[in-house]
Parts: sequence; structure tokens; C-alpha cells
Amino acid sequence: MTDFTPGQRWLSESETELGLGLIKEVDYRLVTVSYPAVEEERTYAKNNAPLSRITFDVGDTLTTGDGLDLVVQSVEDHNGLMVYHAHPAGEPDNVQPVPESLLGHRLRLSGAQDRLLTNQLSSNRWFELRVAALDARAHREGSPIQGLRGPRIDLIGHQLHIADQVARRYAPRVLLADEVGLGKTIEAGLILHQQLQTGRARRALIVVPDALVHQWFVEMARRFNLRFSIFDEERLNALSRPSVDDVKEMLADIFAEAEGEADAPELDDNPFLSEQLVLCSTAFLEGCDIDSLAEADWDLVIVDEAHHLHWSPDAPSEAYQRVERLAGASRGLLLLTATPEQLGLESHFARLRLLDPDRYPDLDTFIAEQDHYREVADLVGELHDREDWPADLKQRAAGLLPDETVDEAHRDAVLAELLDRFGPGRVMFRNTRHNVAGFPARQVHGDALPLPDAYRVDEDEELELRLYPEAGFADDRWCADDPRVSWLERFLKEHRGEKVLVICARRDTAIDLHAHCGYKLGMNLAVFHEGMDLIERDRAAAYFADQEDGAQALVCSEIGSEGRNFQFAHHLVLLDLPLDPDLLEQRIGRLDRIGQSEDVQIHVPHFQGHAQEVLFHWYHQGMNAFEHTNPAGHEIRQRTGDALEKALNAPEDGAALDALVAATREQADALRQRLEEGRDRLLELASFDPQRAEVLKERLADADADSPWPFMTRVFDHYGVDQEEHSDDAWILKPGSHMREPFPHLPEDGITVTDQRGTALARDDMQFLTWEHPMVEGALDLILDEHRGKASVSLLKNPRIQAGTLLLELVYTVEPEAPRHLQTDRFLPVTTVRRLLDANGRDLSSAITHEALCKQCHKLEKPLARKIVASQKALLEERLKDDEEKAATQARAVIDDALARMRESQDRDLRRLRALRDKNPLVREEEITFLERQTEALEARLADARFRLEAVRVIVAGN
Ligand SMILES: Nc1ncnc2c1ncn2[C@@H]1O[C@H](COP(=O)(O)OP(=O)(O)OP(=O)(O)O)[C@@H](O)[C@H]1O
Repeated sequence: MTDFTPGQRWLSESETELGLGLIKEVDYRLVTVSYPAVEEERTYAKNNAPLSRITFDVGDTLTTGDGLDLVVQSVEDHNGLMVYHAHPAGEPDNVQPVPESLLGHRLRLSGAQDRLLTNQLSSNRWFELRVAALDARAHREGSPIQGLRGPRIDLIGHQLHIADQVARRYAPRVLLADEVGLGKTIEAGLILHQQLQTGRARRALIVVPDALVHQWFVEMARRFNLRFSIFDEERLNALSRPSVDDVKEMLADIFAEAEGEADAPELDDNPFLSEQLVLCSTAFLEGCDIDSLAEADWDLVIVDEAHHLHWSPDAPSEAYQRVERLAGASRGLLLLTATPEQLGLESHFARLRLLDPDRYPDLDTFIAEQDHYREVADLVGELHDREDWPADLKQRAAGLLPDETVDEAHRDAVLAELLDRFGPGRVMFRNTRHNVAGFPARQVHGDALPLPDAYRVDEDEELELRLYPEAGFADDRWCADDPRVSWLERFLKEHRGEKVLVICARRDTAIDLHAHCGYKLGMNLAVFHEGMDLIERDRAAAYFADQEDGAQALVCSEIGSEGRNFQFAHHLVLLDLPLDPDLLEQRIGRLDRIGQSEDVQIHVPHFQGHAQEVLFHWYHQGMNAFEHTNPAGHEIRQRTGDALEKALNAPEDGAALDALVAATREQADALRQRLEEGRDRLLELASFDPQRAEVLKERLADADADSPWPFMTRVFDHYGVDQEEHSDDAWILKPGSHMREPFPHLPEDGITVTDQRGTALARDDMQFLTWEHPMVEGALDLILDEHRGKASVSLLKNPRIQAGTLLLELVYTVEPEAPRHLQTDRFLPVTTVRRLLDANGRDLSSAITHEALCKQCHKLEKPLARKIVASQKALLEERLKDDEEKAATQARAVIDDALARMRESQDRDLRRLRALRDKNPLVREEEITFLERQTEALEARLADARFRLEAVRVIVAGN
């Protein structure tokens, strides 16, 4: 194990941008390092800390904390701590002691200039690789579609639009409320991926219902290359259990402590800090130590199926309170639900309040605001639809936005502000099949069957038994006489070779049906219910999905109706119907999802003159809920509840059923019309802008054409990775026998990659190689973290250029150094500045591109290269020195642009907060102060961005 001593200076190998670290604390297994340059701290396990010791040798130049550059004359080691005796250049008598703790916090790594002038040269091809890597990194970080290019997904407009709108925000907090099956998981993944890629987030927590843990885990890995760690009881216990080595060390420490030699060991680390990406189930959330979980410094928390978080002003549920605790502690928050408002205004308010407590201070204000919707919706609709805005329209808009310029030139800003302040705006996105075209149709087939005598019950019997009569049996004997079962048997025979999903409301119904059909009738079925553990459930779902040897049908209880992907099946059999319209929608949503290639056939075998028949007509004739999505289902149920109860109590009474159907139809029509005219318009506008989405899709298609493969094949050649062609656009990569160290993200047994989105979507066994793939990122780090390629000399072969002509190609970077929370890269990502000088210092970079030059630059033997540097040293030194100022002016322009963008953005946020505060006294003054302080800090850090020479090539013309 490495020896660390407080006061020593170390450098983080993976995060060099943190500057020079100072060892702060060392205990028996952890070492804490503070990074004063960025005001951050990191704690590492001592035995594998990614740290390099930084010391200086005699002759090196160091920089003190006061900014003095001194040349080291001698070095003393005091029990592991260095004291340098150093003097200003040219003043060897003025020696002063500099303990290493007093070194400057910004580290000057051995720069390109030093390497050139001290003749530490690399070959021409390493220089070119380094410049390609610098350009690739700058290009990637500056791209407006950063984070959207890498995921293995189809380019679907509404998802890209949402991801683009949300992911650019700092610490986004939104409700993703697309209708079932439109891709909320994909949207959340895109947002997360973009946040991680841009460095806005590093730590993320996903909380999902137990049944969906595995599916999320697989989707995140397969589509986004994000490896989550699943946290459950078992893992937590294992984490808090010390290893044998820990125990040995702890005992040693205890004895040492008894002798008065050491501090007492601590074992109270927060286990949730041990991983960056954590996935857990809702059940785990409800049982875990919520304080530790909330305090684990999350940048983004994602909660799926958020409609389960029940809330009322007096009695919020335990799950709600726990998520509220997380929501308060995490910077970003994504809540996912397909049914945002159907559970009523109260619970909708409760979720919005988790996202933005200032915007949604109390229920009454929220309800009053909802009434205001119509007026704003009309206004927004008009502003959106009309090319020219008449004076009275402008006046109405200005009345709502007194602090904004309201005219056609500011159309986007005006609409955005209105949506933000009055509509769901920044906090919610909802797409429906209505505003996203291209979904297959749904067709329902009701089959009325005779009611067996054994199922006849008294009128005062409990509703459950009247709806689900098989509940009166203790085992599967009901199956023999139930005509739905013989119907199913027939149906499966008639549809041999086709996949069928069967859903029933009760677990026991599913178990009995599976036992009867599978074991007694020899049918090929799988079963899925809440009594099975997660692995059994995933196995059942996989068995059903298997096209060759899998089950023809999957029989599942209601839990199969949430979140699962069964769109490869086209037939859905509803063995019974739920009372809740949202549940019906969830059931159909298993098949009616993105990726469904055929019309969805919904089969509803039910008993004549029975409560199930009432439900069938209520849903079908009353609200048309089978063949169309049903956003108003919850409300319709509330409004027709009495008539429904009456009809359920007397299922044979045709008049009661007719009355129910008529009342339901009337309510459904009215509610749909209201939704159509009212706030849907606001939401639609915020949720999907087809034109912008088209632009995004085009950009991404262009980005797809910019494959990293040509760059990567060079990298593989340099690092000794074997490449073999798999097919036209796919390659097999394997560690080569000459590789000196493992290549990032390349497994021992190799991988197959493709740079074509279509191939990657069709072939799960291949990796989708984009500029955002971890292997490409790893390759960039590998190249940029080492010194190779920083300085080189090459031979220019061009008959038109006179032999002996000298050129100097310089690549600088501009990069802010700032604490992470400031997110400076929002405004100034690492940017490269290239210059090409002739011997007189004139810049020729715009006349001769780097690519054109590379074609004519060739390798020069090292001894000759060294000779050239030695003979031209004075000239090179002068050119480099002179150019620094000119390049700095160019860098200044980059910084000024970034500052202007930052000021505009901060100013917009500040105005929004002030406008909100005028409407809502609960927006606190401190928030405004916080934003003002943040702006000041951004000003300082951006203005002070680091500018450095990253690579230099001396080019000598010759033959
Ligand atoms: N852009 C895409 N490319 C490829 N597949 C996609 C895309 N979007 C969605 N899908 C697939 O469509 C299905 C539905 O997506 P997803 O699970 O994200 O929907 P959802 O809105 O979360 O559904 P639910 O409301 O049921 O939870 C999934 O199988 C998903 O993999």
C-alpha cells in the first residue's frame, strides 16, 4: 500500500483539472485529499487511489502559492514531506525554503514548450494523433447535441425534443409524463446521458418499482452504456461487512491505539457513496436508511412510476415523504408517470411540488392557477399560430409579461416565458399519441360467453367476487368449467406461432390458469406474478420473448401491466377488466408501445349478463378506451361512479347499462373536448416542436455520418489492439499480443463494434461505436493524459516549398478551472486554438489546414530532429514567446464569447426568478442572492480560464 503523509502533494490521475492535491487526512484505509484550486475534496481507498506523487528535482521550476516561479537548488525529505530550496531564475544567491504544502495549487504539468526546448520529442504520428484527440474532444464538448449521439436508440422526434430541452439545463427538475409506451425511460436515459457527458452530473440514483429493476438495468447498459449498481439489502450488508484485510488492519489499529499510536478506526462511511450510478427498487427505498441515501450527494434522482407516490395535505404516504427527502437533497430530479393528472389535481400538485416547491407553494394557489389556464392557453395558441401579431394580441401578452419585449422577433422567448410562468412550462412534458403520429391502431374483440352456474352469486356479495368469480375457489378447479379457459385454449390453437399476452387482475387467477393450461392441457405458457422473485419474473419474460423456443403465451397478474416491454406480441387477452381506467391503459400499453409493428388486437372474453360485461361496455361504448388512449379515464370514472355502481349491482338490467353507457359517453365527450381545447395545447407546445425535432434529427444523422472509426483505427494501431473486419460496417476488436497495458473498455475476449445506428439497433451483440462511446472516451483520455505527441519535429515534402523553410504548428487549449458546482463548461467547454507560424512569426493557419499539412508531413529520424531543435533553439524560443500573446488574444475572444453567453443565461434566470417572486412571495431572497453570487464566481472563473500550449510541431521543408 502507498504511504501517504498529510501535507504531501499528489495529482489525481483521472481528474488532472482539479489541480495539485494536498493530503489532508489518512486513516487505516482511506486517504482524503483536498484540491484547493477548485475547492473540492475527494476520499479514496488507500490501496487503489488513482493518485500520482508530485515532487520536483534539482533544476525544475516550481511555482509557490504566492505565484513566484523558483528554480529548485536542493531538496530535503523530512519523513516523507519535501522541503525545496529554490531561487528566482538568475538569482542563485536568493535561495528560500519552500515546504511542499506551500506550493501553488494550479499545477503546471510539463508543457509542450518545455518538452520541445528540452528535446523530449515524440514522433510525427504521435503529434498528429494527439491533435486529432484534442480536436475530437473540443468538437464533442462544444457540440449542441452532446450526449444525444451515443445512445443506441431510434431517432424519434418527441423524445429528442424533450431531451434537448431538458438536458441542457443545469440540474433539471421535470415530470416526464408521456402517455404509456411513448418512451419515458428512453427520455430519462437521454437526459441522464447528456448530463453525464457534459459533466453536469456525475452521481445518479434511479428508483423504480421492484418488477422493473432488471429492465431498467438492462436498458441503461444496452442503450446508454451506463452500468448501474443495483442496491438491495444484500449488497448493503456486504458493503458494511468489513473484509478480512479490513479486520486485520482494524485490529492492528486498535492495538496501536491502545499503545497511543493511532486514531480509532471508523466504519461509518456512507455506503451509497461507493458507486456513482445506483439503481434501487421502491421497496428498498421504503426500508433503507433514508438519511444516508439522501445525503449521498446525488446530482440527479430519477423516480419511475411516480403516480404511486400518494399524497394528501394531511397524510402524505411514507413513499412520498422519502422521495421528498431525496428531492430536497438532490440537485436534479426526474419523475416519470404516464398518468400525471388522472389521479386528481391534488396528487398532480403533490408531484409538481416535489420538483419546484417555489413555483408550486400551495394547493389553493395551484387550483386557482388551473382556472387561469384556459385564458393563457388561448393566448399562447394564438401567438403560436399567427405569423403577425395584432396590437391587441401583443397587449394581452404584455399584460402577462410586463418585463419582456413582446413582438414577433422575440416569438420563442415570449412563448417560453408564458409557458414557464403560467403553463406547465419548464416543469412538465407530456406527449400523447394524438400529437405524435405513427402508432398502429388498436382493435377490440369482445366475446360474450355464458355464465357458469357456479359463478352465480348473490347481489349483496362483495364486489371482488362479483367481478372476479373464480376468487371463490381455493384452487384451479374453476378452470375446468370456465368458458373463458376453453376460449383461451381454442384461441391459442388458432393463433399457433403468434405471441399472446394474457392479463388478469388477480395473482391466484394467473397461477391457476397457468397450472391448468400448462400442466393439465400441455400448453406452452409462462407465468408472471408478484409472488415470484425478480429473477424468476425476468426469466419468465425472457422465455416469453424468445421467438424460437419460447412460450406462446405469458399469463400475468396486474403487475405485468406496468412498465414491461412486450411489443413483440400483437395479441392481448384481457381475461377480466380492472375497475380503474388507468390500469386498463397500462395493460394495453404493454403492446401499444414504440416498436409495435402491427395493429394491436385486444380480446376480451367476458360473461353475458355479468359485472364484467358491464365493465366491457362502460369502457368500450362509453369511453372508447380499448381502441383509443384515454387521458380522461380517471375523471370519467369519478363522474360516472354512481351509474357504474348501479349497473354493476344489476348486471342483467339492460336499462341501467344503457343509462351508464349514455352518461359515460356524454362525460367522455365533454372531458375530451375540454382537454382538447384547454391545457393540452400548452403542454403540447412545450412537449413537442416537430420543426425543431426535425433539425435535431438532421444534426444527429449528420453526426452519425461522422464516424469515430477512422480515428479509432489509428489509435488501435498505436496501442496494439487487433482489428478484424466482421462485415461491411462492423469490426471485431481484441487485445493484441504487443499491448503493453489494457486498452480502456476492451474486454479480454474482445468485442464487436459497428458505427452504423441501424446495425446497432438490430444487433444487440454489437457495440454502437460513436464519439460518445466509453471506449472512445477512454482512448481520448489515454492519449491526452500522457506526454507523447506534445512536441515533435517533422519533414515537409512539397516541391513548391523551398528546402530548409521552417514552420511551427501550435495547438493551444482554453479551459476554465473551477469548482464543479459552477458547471463552467455550460459556457466554455475545452476549446482549441490552432496557429501555424512561419519563421517570421506570421500566422498561416487559415491558409493551410492541419489536415492538408498532415498529408505532406513525414517522419524525421530522432537524432536529426534533436539536432534541428538544438540548432534553432533561440529562434524557436523567440517565436513561442512572441506567439503566446497573439494566441492569448484569440483565446480572449473565445473567453469573451463564453462570458457573453453566461451573462445572458444568468440574466434570464435572474429575471425569471424575480418575476416569479413578484407572483409568489415564497421565492426566497436568498435564491436570488445565490444566483447573483454564482454569476460573480462564473465571471471570475471564466475570465481566468487556463490557456496552454498542448502540442507543438516544428516542420522543416526538405526532400
Ligand atoms: N427511441 C427509441 N429507440 C428504440 N426503442 C425505443 C425508443 N423509444 C422507446 N423505445 C422502446 O419502446 C418501448 C417503450 O419505451 P419506454 O419503456 O421508455 O416507454 P414508457 O413511456 O416508459 O412506457 P411505460 O409508460 O409503460 O412505462 C421500450 O421497449 C423501449 O425500448
